[in-house]
Amino acid sequence: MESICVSAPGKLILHGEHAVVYGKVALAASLNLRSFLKLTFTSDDSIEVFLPDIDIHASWKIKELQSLFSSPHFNGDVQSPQEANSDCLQLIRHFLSLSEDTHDTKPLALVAFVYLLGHITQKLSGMKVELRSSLPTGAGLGSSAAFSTCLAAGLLVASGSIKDSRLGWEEKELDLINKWAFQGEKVIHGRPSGIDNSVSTFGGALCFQGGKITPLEKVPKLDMMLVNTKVPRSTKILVAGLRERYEKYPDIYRPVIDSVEAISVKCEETLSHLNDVPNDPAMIQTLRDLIGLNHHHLNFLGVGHKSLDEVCSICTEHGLSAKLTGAGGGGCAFCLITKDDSPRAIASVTESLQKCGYECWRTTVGGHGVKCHDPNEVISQLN
Ligand SMILES: Nc1ncnc2c1ncn2[C@@H]1O[C@H](COP(=O)(O)OP(=O)(O)O)[C@@H](O)[C@H]1O
Ligand SMILES: C[C@@](O)(CCOP(=O)(O)O)CC(=O)O
Ligand SMILES: [Mg+2]
Repeated sequence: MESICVSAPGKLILHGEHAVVYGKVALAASLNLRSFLKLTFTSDDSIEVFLPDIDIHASWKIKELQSLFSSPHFNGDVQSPQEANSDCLQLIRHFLSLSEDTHDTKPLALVAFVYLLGHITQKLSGMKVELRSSLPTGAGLGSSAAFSTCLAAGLLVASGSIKDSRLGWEEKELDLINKWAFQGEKVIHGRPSGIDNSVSTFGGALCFQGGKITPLEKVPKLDMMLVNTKVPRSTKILVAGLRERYEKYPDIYRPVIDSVEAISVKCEETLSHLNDVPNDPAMIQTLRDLIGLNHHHLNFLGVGHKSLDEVCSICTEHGLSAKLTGAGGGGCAFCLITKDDSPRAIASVTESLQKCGYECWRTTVGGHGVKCHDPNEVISQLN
């Protein structure tokens, strides 16, 4: 059977999470943790989706899907993605027998799948779609965007809208993947900024504001420790909660959101300087200060968690700086590691964090965006 394989990375937001939803500047880079999708055409009269990371296995008859997709909500041009509209999402929820008011965002992965399938695929045929990830799900590292980016790319290739290109896609094709991935993120998040799907699609390090993506050319190699508190949370709920507080007290929240943006801008300048003058101690101190300040701001915005504060205090006690990353409320923090940090301090921090039950791993940022693979190569990643 013919297969299509794609992968897409997660991301690390350095600064600007949440503020970016309000049109402010944010800085992010891709991670070396990826999601892998394998789509196999079958001769069956059904479409099967297997999402083992979230314990979902679903299958529908092609006839049932054809009847759903005959609704005018699915009309439109694959080359110009339409907004994920609420009536269409309602129809899909009904088709999947999902209740309206659920705090469990896992099933939204299926809503996103059906949404993208109905809009991207012109002619349905039997297929099995399987997605696995090395990213923790719902932990602030952009697993939802990696999922949406893989789906968008896989379905666009399957429908013949873009080519199966193991040598890399052209800018125009990446743009189309990114636009559909953004719609997938909308289904999962409600009101995403678009930063996560942009990093997952284009890779590298970028500055993002109001949909505009500017690759960061001058970034020194950043060594990070990621810390997963393993406290579950949902981006959709955290983003919606802040929106409610912001709308109630705009004059109180706006200055803090503006200050988060000032931190992103200062960080970009500092990174550029460090690229020219590596390890400049004053600039390294600025990076540390910005991390501490932003973590406090995110707490003010109500997206912190005591586990994340504990991570930051442990790092600070050892002279390191950490902040939450992504939507917060649990999930991950990152700790900046510099040349001046002694291996002993790093080992001691790691041990203290692990004693609290947190998972730690070292990483660098800025790898490849969405990619098409040889199916045999990916089969080994999936098993
Ligand atoms: N590996 C995966 N398989 C299926 N769905 C996934 C996967 N990773 C993420 N998702 C979808 O994304 C949701 C988590 O998204 P979100 O709350 O934004 O967290 P994150 O910070 O990881 O992006 C999950 O509930 C699920 O709907
Ligand atoms: C909080 C936010 O800035 C980032 C969310 O990232 P994640 O889903 O927690 O990985 C939301 C967004 O930008 O859409
Ligand atoms: Mg997400």
